[in-house]
Amino acid sequence: MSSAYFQGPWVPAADRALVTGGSSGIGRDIALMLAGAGVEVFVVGRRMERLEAVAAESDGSITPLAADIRDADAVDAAFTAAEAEGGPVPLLVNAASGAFLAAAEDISPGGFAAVVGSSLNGPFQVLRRWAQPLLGAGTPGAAMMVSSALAEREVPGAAHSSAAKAGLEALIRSLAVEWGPRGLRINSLAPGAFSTEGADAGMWSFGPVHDAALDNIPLGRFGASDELLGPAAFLLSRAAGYVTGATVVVDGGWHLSPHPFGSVFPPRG
Ligand SMILES: CCCCC/C=C/C(=O)SCCNC(=O)CCNC(=O)[C@H](O)C(C)(C)COP(=O)(O)OP(=O)(O)OC[C@H]1O[C@@H](n2cnc3c(N)ncnc32)[C@H](O)[C@@H]1OP(=O)(O)O
Ligand SMILES: NC(=O)C1=CN([C@@H]2O[C@H](COP(=O)(O)OP(=O)(O)OC[C@H]3O[C@@H](n4cnc5c(N)ncnc54)[C@H](OP(=O)(O)O)[C@@H]3O)[C@@H](O)[C@H]2O)C=CC1
Repeated sequence: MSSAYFQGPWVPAADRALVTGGSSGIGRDIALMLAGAGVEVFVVGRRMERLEAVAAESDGSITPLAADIRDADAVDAAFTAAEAEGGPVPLLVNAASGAFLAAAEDISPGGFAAVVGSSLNGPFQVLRRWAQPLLGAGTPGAAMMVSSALAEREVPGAAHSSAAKAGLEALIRSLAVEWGPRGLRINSLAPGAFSTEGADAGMWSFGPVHDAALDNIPLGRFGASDELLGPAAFLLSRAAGYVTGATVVVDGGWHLSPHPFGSVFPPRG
């Protein structure tokens, strides 16, 4: 991934980063972008072999660390390993999250907990563990949590994910207020529809879901991965030094769409 995303004032805000969800899709692209800009990157996910594959794409600057972000002990172990040589890690990206599409009445307690666990509870444990040593040392840092356009644009089948991502955005605003005075910036990036391995498998490969999404996107198309990287680079750069508690929505306008029935309108008159 090119370091061209980081130029001029858009230099990374620090030289070490931990990226959860760094083995696939959006997290992988961001991890490779940071590594390409000279940042030492730790990638976290549940499956080690997939993390190792991403690490192998770098020049040795990406280190794989396996953990399920819903497991606070595993999150602690991953940060402890990342901090072993260079101390607290100043940059955090949380892209890890999981969701499936299901009618609300069919989401079991376990299914709701699995999605909220990976999209809200787990990200809080990641943020808390990331911040503790930085706050203790008085070292500045910046976190970018990957949210979703679903935080403010509800769609059928995603009640658990919408609720969790809306909670995540509320959480980052609270933490921005609590930790800002102590040198930490916390923002979120909210993607709309992007073709990735996980999202394609879970939703976009189903024709009616794909077409309903397209109907609701004012720009009329899915996003390309490099259209997320620029906004991500900004939030993780010195250029964003006065930005905290913000959500940058990158969704082709989906969150504005007023079309609950797709593009079908009643006839005039
Ligand atoms: C505007 C933008 C729209 C697009 C929004 C996109 C959002 C995204 O998040 S895209 C990223 C997609 N990537 C992934 O989702 C990959 C990771 N996914 C997962 O890990 C799983 O989907 C997970 C969230 C369910 C978590 O996995 P895990 O904990 O391993 O899950 P289990 O198999 O143990 O199941 C737990 C629980 O959930 C129920 N369940 C799982 N899948 C479904 C399903 N398709 N439908 C209904 N219920 C499901 C499963 O039955 C378990 O429940 P209980 O049996 O009651 O315990
Ligand atoms: N693609 C899209 O259209 C959209 C995506 N998003 C958000 O973007 C982010 C990335 O999604 P995307 O790249 O599409 O998805 P992918 O499924 O392609 O990637 C998900 C990554 O997260 C890891 N992961 C998932 N659950 C956990 C967990 N519990 N603990 C640790 N790691 C985990 C996966 O690795 P492993 O499975 O090995 O753990 C993988 O590296 C998510 O937060 C998602 O909600 C939001 C809106 C739209």
